[in-house]
Amino acid sequence: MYNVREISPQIYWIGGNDRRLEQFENLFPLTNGVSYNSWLILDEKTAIIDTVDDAVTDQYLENIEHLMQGRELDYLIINHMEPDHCGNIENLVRRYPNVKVVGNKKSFQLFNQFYNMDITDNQMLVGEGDEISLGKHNLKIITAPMVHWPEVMMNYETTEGILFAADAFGTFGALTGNLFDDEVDYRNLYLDESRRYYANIVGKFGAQVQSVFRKISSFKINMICSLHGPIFRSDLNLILDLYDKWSKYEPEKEGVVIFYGSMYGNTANTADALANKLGQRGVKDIRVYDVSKTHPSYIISDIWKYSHLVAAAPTYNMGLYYPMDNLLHEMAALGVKNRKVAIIGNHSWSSAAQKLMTERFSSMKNMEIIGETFDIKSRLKDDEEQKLDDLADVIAASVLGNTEE
Ligand SMILES: Cc1cc2nc3c(=O)[nH]c(=O)nc-3n(C[C@H](O)[C@H](O)[C@H](O)COP(=O)(O)O)c2cc1C
Repeated sequence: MYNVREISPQIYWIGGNDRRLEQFENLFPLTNGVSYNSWLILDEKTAIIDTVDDAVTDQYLENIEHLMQGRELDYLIINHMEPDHCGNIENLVRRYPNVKVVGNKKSFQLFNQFYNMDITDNQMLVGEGDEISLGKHNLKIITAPMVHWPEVMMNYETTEGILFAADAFGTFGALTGNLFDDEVDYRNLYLDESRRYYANIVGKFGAQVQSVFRKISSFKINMICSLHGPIFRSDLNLILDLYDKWSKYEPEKEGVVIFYGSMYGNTANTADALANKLGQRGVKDIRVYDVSKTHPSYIISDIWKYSHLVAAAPTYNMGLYYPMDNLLHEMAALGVKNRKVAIIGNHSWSSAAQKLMTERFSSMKNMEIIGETFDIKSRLKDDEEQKLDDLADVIAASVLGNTEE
């Protein structure tokens, strides 16, 4: 059965949902699937914007057949040459051998690396500002390198003011029949997953996102169509403002993310006691995570959201407890910056974790270490409570001071 929807006159969503995939990029857990969006424009000329993952091929081809009614496909525009969007280029070229496949030099280079089909005769090379006229609709090419691959492009549809934004503004979470932001409770159903998607997948490329913002600032945008998740047409500023913040590495909120590693529960106990003390000092948004339990992508997402961080972990084989080591490595790789951080180590005979965590945070940009970093000796005793009180005082003053400003 076909499954399509007209999103604007002559423009259709023709994508599919995958609720079986365990992990996006085989890396990020999906609790509610993901959608692969693709768009068909049926004007005097016909055009498809991006394809979909292999997982939804049957549905996809059925959707296209239903809408095309035997028409020829004139253009297949490839904004992103990642396999979850390119799984059907070969199928479409086979079905529509005269189709012009639209991309840039880098897109075709990547196509040739991933696939065996020779599409040289179909290639149509485009660059910044080029326009493709379909009749009533006109697509302007915006290059968006490294948001989040080098070949990425976006298209601005000039008649309706639609931005086809490749992966930008996307989210984990399959679609539910409510395709538009005003049809779903976006803030409750998608926003956290959208942040997790941004932080983990696009997060490293804040400067490149800012550069796209500069390019599109003069366009009147009425709708944003991402390759994953709902379409924005009513509260565009919600996602645009968040993307602006996220890509500048500015926290959305004052709050504290405490993430700890612990084998025997002693570091966990200290983290919980600190959280309790912060709560009693009036700090409102406190999140506590066990790095061995919660997937790093969720912790990274909250690190993007909040202003203050506390990392606590034991020494392990004269190094840093592995899950914390891994999390800090991911943070550095994603370019996390501009946060205030407190550090607590733990050791039983020879300390390394405290020093290593301090080094890791110091190597990230503008991470200010606040309070007195200290090292627990196996278990924090009641007569050492002052250390925790002092740290809680400093963190609470910093959070509440910023909140009051
Ligand atoms: C495999 C292993 C290696 C460890 N390596 C060190 C070490 O190099 N130096 C040290 O002082 N403690 C080491 N420890 C001990 C822990 O760091 C220490 O007991 C800590 O208090 C554990 O914190 P927790 O109670 O929160 O799990 C090691 C423990 C394990 C299980």
